[in-house]
Amino acid sequence: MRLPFPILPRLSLRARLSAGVLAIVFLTTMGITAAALYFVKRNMQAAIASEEFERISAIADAMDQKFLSRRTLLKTFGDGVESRNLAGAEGLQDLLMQHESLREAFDNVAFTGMDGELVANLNGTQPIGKVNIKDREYFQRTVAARAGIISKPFRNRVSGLAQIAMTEPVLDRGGNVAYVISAFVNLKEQNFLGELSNVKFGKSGYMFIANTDGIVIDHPDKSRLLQRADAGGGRNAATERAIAGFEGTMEAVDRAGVHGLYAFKRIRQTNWVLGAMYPRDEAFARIEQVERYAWAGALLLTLLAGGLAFMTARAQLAPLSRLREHMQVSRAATAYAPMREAPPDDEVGDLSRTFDLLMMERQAANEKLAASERFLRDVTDNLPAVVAYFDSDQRCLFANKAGLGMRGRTPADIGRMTMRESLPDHVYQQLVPGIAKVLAGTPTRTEGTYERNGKQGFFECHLAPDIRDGGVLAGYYVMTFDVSKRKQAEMHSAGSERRLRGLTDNVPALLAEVDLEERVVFCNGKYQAWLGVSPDAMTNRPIHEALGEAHYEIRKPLLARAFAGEVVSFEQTASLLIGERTLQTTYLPQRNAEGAVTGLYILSNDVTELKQKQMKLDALAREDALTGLPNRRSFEEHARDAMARSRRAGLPVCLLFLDIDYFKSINDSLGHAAGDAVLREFGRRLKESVRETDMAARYAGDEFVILLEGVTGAAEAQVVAGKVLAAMRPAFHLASRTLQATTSIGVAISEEDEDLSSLFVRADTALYAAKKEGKNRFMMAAPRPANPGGASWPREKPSSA
Ligand SMILES: Nc1nc2c(ncn2[C@@H]2O[C@H](COP(=O)(O)OP(=O)(O)OP(=O)(O)O)[C@@H](O)[C@H]2O)c(=O)[nH]1
Repeated sequence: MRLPFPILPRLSLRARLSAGVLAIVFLTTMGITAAALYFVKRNMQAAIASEEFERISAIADAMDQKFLSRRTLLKTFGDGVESRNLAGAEGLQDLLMQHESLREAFDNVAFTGMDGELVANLNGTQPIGKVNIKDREYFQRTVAARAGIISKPFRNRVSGLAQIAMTEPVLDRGGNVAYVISAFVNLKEQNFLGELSNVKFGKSGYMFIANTDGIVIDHPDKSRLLQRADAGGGRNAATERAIAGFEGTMEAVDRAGVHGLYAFKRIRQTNWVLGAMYPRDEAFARIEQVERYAWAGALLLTLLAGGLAFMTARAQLAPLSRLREHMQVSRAATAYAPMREAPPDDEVGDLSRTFDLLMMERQAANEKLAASERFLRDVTDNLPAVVAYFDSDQRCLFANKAGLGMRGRTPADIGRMTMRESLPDHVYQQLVPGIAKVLAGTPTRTEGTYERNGKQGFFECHLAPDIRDGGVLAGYYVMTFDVSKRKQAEMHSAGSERRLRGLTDNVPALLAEVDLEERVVFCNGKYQAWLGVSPDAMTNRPIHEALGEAHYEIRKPLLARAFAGEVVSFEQTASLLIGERTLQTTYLPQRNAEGAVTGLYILSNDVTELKQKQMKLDALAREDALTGLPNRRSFEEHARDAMARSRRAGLPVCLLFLDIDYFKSINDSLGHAAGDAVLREFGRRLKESVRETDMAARYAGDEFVILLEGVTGAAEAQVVAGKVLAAMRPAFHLASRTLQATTSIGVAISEEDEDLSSLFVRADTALYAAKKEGKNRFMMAAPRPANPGGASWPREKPSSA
């Protein structure tokens, strides 16, 4: 428990326990004393108040008795006057003088007639005829009630003294009031109210009387007599309550500011309020004394208890102190020895035994730790790396041989040297950012350089935070490798790659290497130029990621074949950054020494120009150079396809075989160039004579062919043949002259299952027939003979010429 006073933790346990017990005793004693005093004070105050009330009640009763006895005396006297039946005032004076007892009881007794005039006076006749009390309230009330009363206090008109009057009417025989006897009592008369001043409440307490009109009848302060109780602005709550009817005791403050215990009791005969004021200090002086004694006693008790607690704590904690000393000795000792003295059979003994057990366990753990540290050291000393551990204050708690050797340190420096002191300064500076990070809890890896014997080397340093329970960083582990060889190899490899890239970037082809995971190991700069993907972005990424899923999906089966060991080549036309290009791509499996495929080389050549040249050559190979018409090869390919199509459609094809008449003589007479010109014009007219879908071609020399596809019958073929003959009729205008040229045509319509060769034979035969018939005509070929034989196609050049 943490005590609220900062000084207490610095005190010994003994002192703290004593202080604790002392505090508890102090608080308990004070609490009990305070509670006890509270009840004692309340009871004593109640007893004092009760005593005050009883005293004042007794005084009130005594005064009641005084009033009663005087009233009885006056009544008896009055009754005596009535029984004498005195007719005149003379006898009254004598009667008064005869009653000595009246003088003892009252200050004066007087008879007044109904006119209020004084007729007899106990204190002498001198005032007779001089005093009239008709206006006095007590006179009027007595006459009206025809009964005796006690008056309100008033000042005597003669003596000026404060008085009250007690009256008794004297009735005549008719029952009417004849005289009023007034017996006066001086309020300060010694044996009446005056004796109140002898009654004391404490040293300065006093008594007072007021009537229900609030007029002060008696008070030690004479100036207040017959004044109102609240005259002069002074108010007293207790008196006001008593005037209103309260009887009992209460505390209040008088007009002088004195706190007092007030007691009130009514005097029954007059209904006056008899009050006593007992200054509080005096009334409760005894209580305060009791209180002082009680507190002093409590304090003494606390001190005694504290001293006792200290002695007890000291005695009880002595074994604990011995245990503490034993613990301190044991801590410094290399091997633990249990306490010589047998521990007591209590909690301290339990503590001592537990400490023994803990120390034994610690010793065992230390031995185990030392063994594992030896093992760790053996292992790490043989590692080609620096292995170390630093605590959060950067103090080295472990370092292997390589670590210590960096600055010629020894195992004795462990626990003392810091990270900075364990490293060459230039190495430490490179690790500063990493250390800041690891101290913030983030593992880091730093590469850097070092210098040894004037040579530069490379290191790779891993810093790992040691974060314990609750996320507290206890320190960090350091593992540093010399990576000079790897770095040099990497630099060499980077140089090779640079050279390779320099070469391959200038090859007009895409060059790449992928591993078995289809990851791009290398690619040249043409990927950037042609596809817009940089080698950096492609390297180390799978093909599908580097070039996109769509690109990959098409090549997936081809790649699979290449990875299976096949050299795969394919062509593809694609829209590249350099335009629409045809690429010929080859997947060349890469093999290791055992012949297993370890990856692929990918080579994509731009064969667009080559392709275009090939296509041109191809077109040229199919075209007759002189007329621009398809040549024989092209025609035969087309005719075969057309026949196959027609066969599927169930329709025939028609072959027109043409030969220019007398062409040899044109050549011979006009020259070969003229012959060529005729051939060109002939070819042009021939092309114009047929539909787009029909094919006209130069077959050989002056021989031409037309293939009509999907003909309905011979009539349609004849119309075409006629059109051709008609087309040749206009003269042929040559450079030097104009001439006429005609042609002969053999027309053959294919029959079911007939091949091209057979169709040619029949058309050729028909042509031959047309020539024979006189030329410039066409002849329909004869149907296929039932047993074809003999003639075949291509024929030997017929000797038709
Ligand atoms: N100018 C020119 N002549 C050619 C060409 N090719 C072939 N010839 C000649 O064409 C002639 C063909 O003659 P033929 O068809 O045998 O004889 P012809 O005079 O036409 O006889 P008929 O066909 O019976 O009317 C030969 O003299 C060939 O040398 C060519 O490309 N240019």
